Amino acid sequence: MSISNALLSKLKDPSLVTDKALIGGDWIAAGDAGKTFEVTNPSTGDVIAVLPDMNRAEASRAIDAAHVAQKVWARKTGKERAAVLRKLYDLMVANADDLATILTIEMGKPFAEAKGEILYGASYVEWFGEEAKRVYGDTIPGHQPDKRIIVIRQPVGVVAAITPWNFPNAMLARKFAPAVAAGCAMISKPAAETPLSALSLAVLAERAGLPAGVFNVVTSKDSPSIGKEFTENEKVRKLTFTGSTEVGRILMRQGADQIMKLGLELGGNAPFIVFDDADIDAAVEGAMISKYRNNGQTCVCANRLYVQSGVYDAFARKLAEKVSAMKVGDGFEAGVSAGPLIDRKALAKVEEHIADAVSKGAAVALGGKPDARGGLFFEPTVLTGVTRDMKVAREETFGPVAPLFRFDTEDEVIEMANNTEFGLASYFYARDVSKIFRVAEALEYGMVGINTGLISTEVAPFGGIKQSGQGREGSKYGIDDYVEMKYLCLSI
Ligand SMILES: NC(=O)C1=CN([C@@H]2O[C@H](COP(=O)(O)OP(=O)(O)OC[C@H]3O[C@@H](n4cnc5c(N)ncnc54)[C@H](OP(=O)(O)O)[C@@H]3O)[C@@H](O)[C@H]2O)C=CC1
Ligand SMILES: O=C(O)CCCC(=O)O
Repeated sequence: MSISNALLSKLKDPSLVTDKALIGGDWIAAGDAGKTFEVTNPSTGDVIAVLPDMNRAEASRAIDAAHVAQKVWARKTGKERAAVLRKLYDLMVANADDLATILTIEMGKPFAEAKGEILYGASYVEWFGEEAKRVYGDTIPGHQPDKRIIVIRQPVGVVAAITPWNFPNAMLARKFAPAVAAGCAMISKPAAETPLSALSLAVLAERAGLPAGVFNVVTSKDSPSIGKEFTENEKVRKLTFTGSTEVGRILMRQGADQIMKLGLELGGNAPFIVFDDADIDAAVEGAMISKYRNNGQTCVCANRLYVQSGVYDAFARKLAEKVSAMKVGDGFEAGVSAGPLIDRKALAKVEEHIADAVSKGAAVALGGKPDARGGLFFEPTVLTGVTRDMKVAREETFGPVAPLFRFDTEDEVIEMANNTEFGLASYFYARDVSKIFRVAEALEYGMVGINTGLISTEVAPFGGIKQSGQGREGSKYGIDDYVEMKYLCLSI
C-alpha cells in the first residue's frame, strides 16, 4: 500500500493522487537511498500514503532539469504560457472536489473549507495566466541626443519553492503561477505532512500541457538538506518560502553567499481591534472568520483581539455564543467547522499558551482543553482578561484560541498592536471615518482589514513587513517577484 484505499475510494478520479515525486517529467517511485516516509490523516492518525524520502542529490537533479526546461519555456510567448495556465485553472475547477478530498485527508481542514482553498489556489492560476500577457517594459527619454533607453523584464530563471502544510494547495499555487507565467521553471518541496496536494497540482499541470521540467516536486522528510541545496545551488536564482520566521531566517542566511533573491511569507501576530463605535455583530462575524479559519492555523489569523472597554463585555459574550456553536470533528463529517490541529507539537503549543494566560490571571470563557473526542482535536477557546505579559501577546498561537485584551484609548491600542516584531495582517472595526484613516495608517502591517475579517484574494498584494517577510504574492505586483529588470542603452 502506498496510497491507502481510504483515500482512493473517496476520489472520482483516483489517478489524481500519486505516491511518486516528479523530476524532469519523470514520476519517481523510489528515492536514491530507497528511503520512504509516511503521510498520515491528522483526524485519525491513519497512514494514507508512503512517499519517496529524497535527498540533496535528487534535489540537485531536479534543479538541473528545471534549468534546462526553463530556457525553452522562457522563449514561449506570454500568450502561449497563458493558455497552459488557463487550462490548468479549468482542470483545477473541474476536479475541485477530488483536490479538496486529498487536501482534507492529509491536512484535516473541513471539506468545504478545503474546496474553498482549491478555488482560491485556482484563482491565482487564472490571474497570473492573464498577467503572463502583460509583463510590460518601459521606454525612458535618452539622457543624450543619440541615446534611446528601453527597459525589459525577463524571467529570473529557476525558482525554488518551499511551502507549508496549512494551505498545501493555495500557497504553492500562488508561487507556481506567477513563476510559470513569467517564464521561470520551478522546483518545489512541499511540507512532509502534506505533499499529496502538491503532487496533484503537478498531475494536473502535466495534463494542462506544461512541458516536462518546468515544474518539479521533490518529496522529502529531510527539509534542512533540501533547503541547503535550494539555497546553495547557483542554478537557483530565487527562493520563495512560506512558513515560520525561524526557518525563513535560516534560509535567508543560507542564501546570503549567492545573494539569492528571496520571497518570504513568514509568521504573523495579527491584532484584531474592536472600537467602541464598531458594529459589534459585524465585528463578531469578522472575528469568527479571522480567528477560526483553518482552526486558527493561518498566518493571517487574528492572534490578539483588542476590545475597547465600552463594548468589551458585550463582544466577549456574543463571540463566546457564536464560538460555542462551532462543531469540531473529522473534516469529512457534515457541518464540521473545526478539524484537528496538524500535530502533537501544535496541540502542545495551544495548551501552553492557555496555561500561561490562565496562570497570569486570564479566564477561560469557553473551551480551553482538548476536545472529548481526543486525538488532535481541541475545543475552540475564548479567553478574557488577557494582558500583555502573557505569551499569547507575543507569540503566534496557530490554534483556535481567541484572547481578548481590554483597552481604553486609540493611542494605547496602536502601541500594543504595533509592539511586535511581526507585521503581516491586522484588522479593526470602527465607524468614524477619521479614525479609520488614522488607525489604518498607523498600523505597521502589510495588510489591514477594515470592518472585515477576510482580506485574502488573488487581486490584492499579500505580504508582510518587519519580520513577517518580504515580497508580495498576488495582484499586478505579484509578477514582479519573478522578473528581473534589464535596461538597454542604445546609441543610434
Ligand atoms: N506563515 C505561514 O503561513 C506559516 C507559519 N507557520 C508558523 O510556524 C510554526 C511552526 O510550523 P512549521 O510547520 O514547523 O513551520 P516551518 O517553517 O518549520 O515549515 C514550513 C516549511 O518549511 C520546511 N522547512 C522546515 N525547516 C526547514 C529548513 N531548515 N530548511 C528548509 N525548509 C525547512 C518545512 O518542511 P517539513 O515540514 O517537511 O519539515 C515546510 O515545508 C507554526 O506554529 C506557525 O506559527 C507555519 C506554517 C505556515
Ligand atoms: O500563509 C498562510 O498562513 C496562509 C495564508 C492564507 C491566505 O492567503 O489567506
